[in-house]
Amino acid sequence: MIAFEGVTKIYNGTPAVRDLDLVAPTGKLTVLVGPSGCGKTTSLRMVNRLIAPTSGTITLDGEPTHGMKVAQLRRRIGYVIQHAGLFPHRTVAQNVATTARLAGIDRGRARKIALELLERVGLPSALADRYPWQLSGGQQQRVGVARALASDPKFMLMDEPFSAVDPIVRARLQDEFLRLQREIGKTIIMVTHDIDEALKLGDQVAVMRTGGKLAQVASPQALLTRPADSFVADFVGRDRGYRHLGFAGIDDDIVLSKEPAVLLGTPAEAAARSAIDGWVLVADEAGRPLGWVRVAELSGPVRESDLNLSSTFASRGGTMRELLDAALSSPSGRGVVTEDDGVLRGTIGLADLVRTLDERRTSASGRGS
Ligand SMILES: Nc1ncnc2c1ncn2[C@@H]1O[C@H](COP(=O)(O)OP(=O)(O)OP(=O)(O)O)[C@@H](O)[C@H]1O
Repeated sequence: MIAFEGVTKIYNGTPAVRDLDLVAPTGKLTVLVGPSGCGKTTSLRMVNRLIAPTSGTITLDGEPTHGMKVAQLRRRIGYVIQHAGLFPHRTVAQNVATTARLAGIDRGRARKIALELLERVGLPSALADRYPWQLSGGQQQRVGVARALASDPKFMLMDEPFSAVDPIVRARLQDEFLRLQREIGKTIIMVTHDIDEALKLGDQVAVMRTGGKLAQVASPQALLTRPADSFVADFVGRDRGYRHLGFAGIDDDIVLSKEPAVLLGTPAEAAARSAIDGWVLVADEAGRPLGWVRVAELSGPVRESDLNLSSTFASRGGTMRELLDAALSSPSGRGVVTEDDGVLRGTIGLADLVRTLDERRTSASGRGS
């Protein structure tokens, strides 16, 4: 656990961080988010003492950092920064091995660790002996993460680690990092100015306001459904009512109807007999849905070109947001749910789904939150 207790940093009489009380729990990812200049980076850098607090205490697992030797402290904390900050004259493998070497590991073993970690963050071993400038921005960021992990630190600080790459690469890096964190369970504080990134990655999200004050610390879902004040509500964004569904799983209280599905090649009359309200679902031989067909438009057996491909399908392990999207995008108005292997499980009509959401909303507000 990393804990800030009454931490303040003042620059030339102006507070950058004011009286910060915050606990980043063990094994969890805490995200610091807020507008530019609100003190996120300053807060982060006070943890590894790149910046000295004006007052207050920061502890690692209960031990105050101000009593530790700086070199020792930094060895215990992995540090990832924007643009990766790699050493330009060292190869990728050497960059990663550096932190292992600093932790006292011999050269051969450090290289082995580096190669293992590169694979773990999704980099082909062929890149190990290249120089950073020979890599794309996304690859450099992965090297930055691998380097921070090479000394197997318990704690990690990450300052805008994914912001220097385009949105598609960023989304992929975020997904990969989430998967990795599920395996390694480090105690992480990450800084970002991007609320969507914060809500996607954070186990808990700390929203800071200009002037270095903490506005709210909560789970992503709680931030979306119960913002503490209008600053947080504005910062979290407009479509929060919809977005919080992205954190709710498709639970067993979602009652699915059996949906008859037909194969490609089914004669029009047989397809019509299976149709509900004029629409029939078409699936492949394995039972995986392909798309909807309006039977009134069939001129013969169901062909691939008859399929309406506009719908998304939600998988059972997915979120309510995916399910709502499946229902909204379905030409039949029935949202398709598959098993995790893609085989059809059933459907739910948009009206029934909205009723369930409404019941959930009523019972949640009934709990007085
Ligand atoms: N070395 C410094 N000397 C004086 N003022 C500083 C110094 N470093 C930061 N500040 C000020 O402290 C405040 C907080 O800065 P900080 O970099 O922590 O913000 P941030 O939330 O990380 O911003 P951004 O999202 O833009 O990176 C800002 O007003 C900044 O101008």
